[in-house]
Amino acid sequence: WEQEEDVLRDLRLFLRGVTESLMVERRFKIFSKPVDIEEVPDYLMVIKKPMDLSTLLTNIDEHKYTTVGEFLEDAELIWKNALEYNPDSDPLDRHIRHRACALKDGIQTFIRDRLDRDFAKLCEEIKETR
Ligand SMILES: CC(=O)c1nc(NC(=O)[C@H]2CNCCN2)sc1-c1cc(O)cc(O)c1
Repeated sequence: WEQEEDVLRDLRLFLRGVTESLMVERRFKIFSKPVDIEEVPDYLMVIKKPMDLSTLLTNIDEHKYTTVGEFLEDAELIWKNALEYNPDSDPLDRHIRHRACALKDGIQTFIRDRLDRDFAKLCEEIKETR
């Protein structure tokens, strides 16, 4: 019914808010677009499910997410992939791991501070009925 579509529209606005607040940060530039396979040719051999901030936005626009939890499953791939692909003591690996951890904390703090728990519950209930 109409009210459900209103709730899901508000969810999309909230999720775009999270994603865009991260995309504007220079230190997250490497997470803003799909990994460039020319730059890292072995990437797809290591990382099974690539993800990036622009793909999150596309998924939001395509109504892929009915709950914040579904969004977080994809958002977490961005920093988990970066930690997995950059395990070495190599200075570049460390640099990217620090940014991956900053991204993880940024997402979790934004959601903790801005997401209304009752609204999140409402989205979960809509998901159950679909
Ligand atoms: C996003 C990511 O996880 C990423 N990791 C990299 N790691 C390395 O190159 C490490 C791997 N260990 C050995 C030493 N090199 S490069 C890279 C990347 C950075 C960009 O600016 C754009 C892009 O498409 C990919």
